[in-house]
Amino acid sequence: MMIVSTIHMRKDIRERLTETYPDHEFRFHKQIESAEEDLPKADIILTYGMDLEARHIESAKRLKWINVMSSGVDKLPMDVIKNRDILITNARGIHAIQMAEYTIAMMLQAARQTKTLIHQEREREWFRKLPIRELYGHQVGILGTGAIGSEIAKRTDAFGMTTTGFNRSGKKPDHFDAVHTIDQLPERISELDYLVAVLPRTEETDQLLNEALFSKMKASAVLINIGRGNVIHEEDLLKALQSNALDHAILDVFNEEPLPKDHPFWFDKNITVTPHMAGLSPEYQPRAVDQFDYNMKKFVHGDTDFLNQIDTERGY
Ligand SMILES: NC(=O)C1=CN([C@@H]2O[C@H](COP(=O)(O)OP(=O)(O)OC[C@H]3O[C@@H](n4cnc5c(N)ncnc54)[C@H](O)[C@@H]3O)[C@@H](O)[C@H]2O)C=CC1
Ligand SMILES: O=C(O)C(=O)COP(=O)(O)O
Repeated sequence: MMIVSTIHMRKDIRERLTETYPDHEFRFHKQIESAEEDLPKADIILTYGMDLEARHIESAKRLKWINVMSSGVDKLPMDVIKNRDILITNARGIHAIQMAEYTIAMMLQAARQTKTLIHQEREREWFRKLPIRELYGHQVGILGTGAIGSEIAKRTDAFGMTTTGFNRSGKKPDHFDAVHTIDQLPERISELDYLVAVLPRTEETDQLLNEALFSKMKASAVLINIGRGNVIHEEDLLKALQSNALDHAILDVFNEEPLPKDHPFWFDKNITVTPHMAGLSPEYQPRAVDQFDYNMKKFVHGDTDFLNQIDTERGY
């Protein structure tokens, strides 16, 4: 089989793949452009899923499997894929640890006033009366109780926080104190000190967090969005922060990325912007290849119970 990788892969990872599968031909490219000639012969494509267009799928006539080495599959040309018998798997799970560590780091940053302290230190200012808080005993709501949401809950639980999840079914995974269906968020949002959104981009999640909800939040609440930018109504968030409807927003994902240099989010002191990096880690590619290995063994044996198979209708 020919496996075409359109991912800038580390040398050790490339070596690991070729050594593990000597009977299959790997073609390593750094992005899709240089891979175009190989696509008609590709049985499997390894991709981050950001740059694969309908025309690439159409030219890959033999394609049987797209292994997406990120969690979001919202940029895939699903309409073309749906009409073909192509397996799609994603890398759900490989980001969970680093995303959970990011979330805790950001919650602590907000609670311990780290941004202000860094500024004070730069100015050599000795000022102690900062509005310091604890995480302990506070309420955190997590929108999305999947791989990442659950890993966050494990940590907020360890910090002595009350952890409430929101998802589509209301089913409670481990580590959550309670889980509600997402339609209960309007009734519950006023209880939360921290609200963490870790949702996929779907029609249902579009602009889910808007004025109607921001107006119900605690004035001291901190919002963290690490899922997808579409979940937040950006103008409503700016207005809500300007009118002190909530205290701070920490955002890793945006409607437009990179966030344009003149975007108002950069200038609002109550917003912390990070460049879609919550999921980065040196363990990213090794973990992604562990999952590929697991599925590849199934694929060559004709098994069908794959890890992280994407439902093309549902879109995640
Ligand atoms: N900032 C970053 O670097 C990264 C962002 N992500 C984003 O985070 C998302 C979640 O990742 P995982 O936890 O790995 O995915 P997952 O598939 O394990 O979990 C998704 C969760 O969202 C819930 N959900 C889906 N639609 C919903 C709706 N309309 N209302 C309420 N809940 C809903 C599901 O029930 C599930 O609990 C990804 O789809 C991706 O977009 C993922 C990795 C890195
Ligand atoms: O996996 C995802 O959905 C992400 O958002 C992660 O992005 P990255 O692969 O870290 O550039």
